[in-house]
Amino acid sequence: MSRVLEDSQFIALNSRDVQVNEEGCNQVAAWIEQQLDTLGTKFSNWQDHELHPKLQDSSTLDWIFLIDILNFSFWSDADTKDSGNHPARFGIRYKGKLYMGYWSLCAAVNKALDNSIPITTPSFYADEVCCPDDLIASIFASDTEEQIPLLSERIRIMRASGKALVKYYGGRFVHLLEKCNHSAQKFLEILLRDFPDFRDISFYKGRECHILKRAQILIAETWACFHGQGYGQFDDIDSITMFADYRVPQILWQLGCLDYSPEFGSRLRKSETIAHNDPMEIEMRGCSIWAVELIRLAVNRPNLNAIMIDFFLWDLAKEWQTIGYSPNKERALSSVPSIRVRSIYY
Ligand SMILES: Nc1nc2c(c(CN[C@H]3C=C[C@H](O)[C@@H]3O)cn2[C@@H]2O[C@H](COP(=O)(O)O)[C@@H](O)[C@H]2O)c(=O)[nH]1
Repeated sequence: MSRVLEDSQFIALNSRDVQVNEEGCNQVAAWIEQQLDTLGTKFSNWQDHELHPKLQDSSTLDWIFLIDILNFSFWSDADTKDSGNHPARFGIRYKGKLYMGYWSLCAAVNKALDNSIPITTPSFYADEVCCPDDLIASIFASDTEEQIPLLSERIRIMRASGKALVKYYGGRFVHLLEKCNHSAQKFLEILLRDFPDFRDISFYKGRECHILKRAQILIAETWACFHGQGYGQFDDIDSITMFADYRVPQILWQLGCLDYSPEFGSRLRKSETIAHNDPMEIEMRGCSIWAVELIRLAVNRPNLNAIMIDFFLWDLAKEWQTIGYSPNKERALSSVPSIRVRSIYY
C-alpha cells in the first residue's frame, strides 16, 4: 500500500466529521462498472479535452509540469453557491470562449504560447529578468471582475520550480522523468525532495499524513497524456491514488460515498472559508482518497485504477455543476458547495 493510501486509511479510521459510506461506494462501483462497458476507453482519453495539448512530445511534458505546479485554488470568492459560472468569477477568454476554474489556467497558458511567449519553458519562467512578474501577471490577467486567486504564490512557485528544474535537471521536465526509472513512487520521492511546493502533507491526530494531490496528478496527467507509453510509462501507476481537490469530494458526497457531520455540512452550506489543515478539511481529503480506493476495489477490473475513477468523477462533477444536477434528491435540495480553503496544494 502506498504512503498516501496508508495515511488516507488512517484518516478514514479516525475521522469524526466525515465518514466513508461503504454501501455508497459499492453502489457507485456497480454504476461505474456499467459505465465502463459503455464508455470503454473514454476513461483515459486525456487528449479529448479541447485545451489539452494533442502532441505527445517533450514540449507537452513542460506544459503538463507548468499546469500542475499551478493547478490549485480556482474557486471564486464571489460564487458562494459554487455555480461555477458566476459572472464575476476569474475567467480567461480564449478563442472566443470564457474559461473558468481549472480550464482558465489551461486557457491562459495556451493563449500565451499562441502569442509566442515561451511560458512553459522552465528556464524562462524561472528568470525574473526575461520573464518579469508583470509579464506573468498579464498572462493571468482576468477577463472578468475577479483576478486569479493567489497570483503572488503562483509566481513564487514558478520561480522556485523553474529554478529547481534548471539546477538539477537541465531545465527540462523530461530529464526529471528520466531519473524515475518508470516508477511513480520514485517520481514522488524526487518531487518531495527537490520541489518543496509539492509537499502536500497534513498533521492529523499525531501522524504526518501524505495527501500529495498535485504531485500525484502531475504523474497521472503525464501517464494519461502518453497513454502509459514512453514518457508516460510507470510500472507502478496503480499505486497513485485519487487527487484530493475540492471538486471530487463534493461529487463523492452527492453520490452517497461520503457522509458529513451536521457541523461540517453547515460550515460548507454557509460557504465558510475554512483554514487549510482544519481537521474537517483533512478528514474530507483523506476520506475521499479512501472512498475512491473502496470503489476501485469493488469494481475490481484489472485495467481500472484510481486515476481513471478520479478523472471520470471530476469530469462528471463539472458536467453536473454546469447543469445544476445532483442524482440524490435530498442531497440536491441542500446541495453543499465545495470546500472553500485557499491553499497552494489543491
Ligand atoms: N481530483 C481532481 N482534481 C482536479 C482535476 C482537474 C482537471 N483534470 C483534467 C485532466 C484530466 C481529467 O479528465 C480532467 O479533465 C483539476 N482538478 C482540481 O479541481 C479544482 C478546480 O476545480 P474547478 O474550480 O471546478 O475548475 C482544483 O483543485 C484543481 O486542482 C482532476 O482531474 N481530478
